[in-house]
Amino acid sequence: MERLGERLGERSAARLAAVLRHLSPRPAAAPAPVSIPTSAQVSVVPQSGRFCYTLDNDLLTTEQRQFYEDNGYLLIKNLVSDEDIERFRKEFWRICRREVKPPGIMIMKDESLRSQFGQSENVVNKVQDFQEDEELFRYCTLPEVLKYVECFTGPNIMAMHTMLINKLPDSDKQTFLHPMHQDLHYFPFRPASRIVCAWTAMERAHQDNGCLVVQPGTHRTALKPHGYPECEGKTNKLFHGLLDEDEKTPKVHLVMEKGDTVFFHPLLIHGSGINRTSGFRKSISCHFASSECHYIDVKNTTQEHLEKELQEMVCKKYDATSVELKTYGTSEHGLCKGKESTCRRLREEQDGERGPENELLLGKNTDPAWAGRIPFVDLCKGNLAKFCTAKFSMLIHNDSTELGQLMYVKGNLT
Ligand SMILES: CC(C)CC(=O)SCCNC(=O)CCNC(=O)[C@H](O)C(C)(C)COP(=O)(O)OP(=O)(O)OC[C@H]1O[C@@H](n2cnc3c(N)ncnc32)[C@H](O)[C@@H]1OP(=O)(O)O
Ligand SMILES: O=C(O)CCC(=O)C(=O)O
Repeated sequence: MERLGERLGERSAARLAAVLRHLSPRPAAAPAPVSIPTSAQVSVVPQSGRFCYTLDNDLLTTEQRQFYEDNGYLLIKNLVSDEDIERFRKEFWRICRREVKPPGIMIMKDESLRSQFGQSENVVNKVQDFQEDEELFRYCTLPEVLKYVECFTGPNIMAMHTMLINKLPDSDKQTFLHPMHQDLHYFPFRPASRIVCAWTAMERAHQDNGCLVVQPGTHRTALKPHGYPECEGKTNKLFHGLLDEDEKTPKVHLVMEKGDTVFFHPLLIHGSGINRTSGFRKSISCHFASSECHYIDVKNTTQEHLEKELQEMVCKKYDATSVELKTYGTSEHGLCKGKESTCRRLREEQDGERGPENELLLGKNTDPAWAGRIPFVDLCKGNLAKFCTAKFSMLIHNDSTELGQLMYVKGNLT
């Protein structure tokens, strides 16, 4: 196991070095930069040609491509059907009522209402990581969504992070505020331009109920330092915002009707305000990435403190001194589901057996049930992936394995 880990580790390090060499416009011998290292810098590389952020495709018009290039987002009206949205809504209710408990799902209550007993649409503000919920995950496989995603990621598409946000009527505590941020802060993989979020309004979203607010063009900037914003109310855990807001770039409120879908770049600065109405404001979204993306080490970058915060939380929660797979393996917490199977898989491999995912990785799994799937190993140490993003990756299209392989080899599989 150790040898395999080493071999894969070397391969991944070599590949990462090659990718970084390829991405970096600076010759290797040049002096190191003195600014705060930001992992996104490697991906914010000037590219030649007219379009850097969209790929050649026969779906987007030249105007639509140019709009995304200039602004970092593209709104498509009426993309997801009412019928699908109502099915997602019903599934959200079922999850709130605990009629279904999909493995790995994270149910988040608003901070100001956390002490309230029970779980309902009135207190749950987010359901995250719904990859094991067949009904909600249908969103990530809707052909009408994927055909747009492909224009940004290319044909090999992974669903990296899923959310159903239920913005509650504000309780005067302002905790439903989503501070201005760049999603790349949460993602330990690159390049940024092969990542895109699809965000669909589940009811009309407007300024009064806390629609998305974007700062057009900011996707052309680097990843900025994030942290907890200073505000009067309590903030939701892990809801980081820009430490220095960009005051110069105008903010645009994205008013959207039910079913409208916005695709946006992970460096686009965006957020959402509080919901001043008495109704809920729901949205369903997925961050997709090209399976050719690669993982990065966030050490010494602006993302490192998020990783530390996550690690500290886990260590505290599970009374552990270090974050290891086996720590989570025994937990009942949904968050840890992936880790348990990883543990098992690694143990199997140690014992000389191979789990189906390892077989798949080695190209030896011929079971048709696994056809088109990518091996997924949840990482144990040293990156954000385990909580935010890499808990799940599924190949939706074709069969490239770049991200999967790197996911497999990255991290300390001790
Ligand atoms: C691209 C994308 C990521 C963009 C965005 O969505 S930006 C926002 C990203 N952040 C998130 O999505 C956070 C998602 N939420 C979560 O992961 C979870 O709800 C957690 C915050 C980790 C809490 O998990 P949970 O299982 O409830 O854990 P515990 O009940 O043991 O609590 C652990 C410590 O966290 C605290 N906590 C839990 N929920 C909240 C909250 N809503 N606001 C503020 N603090 C909270 C809780 O009090 C506890 O604190 P301590 O007792 O350790 O001091
Ligand atoms: O839906 C919202 O209110 C905010 C969503 C958001 O900021 C995100 O998906 O990164």
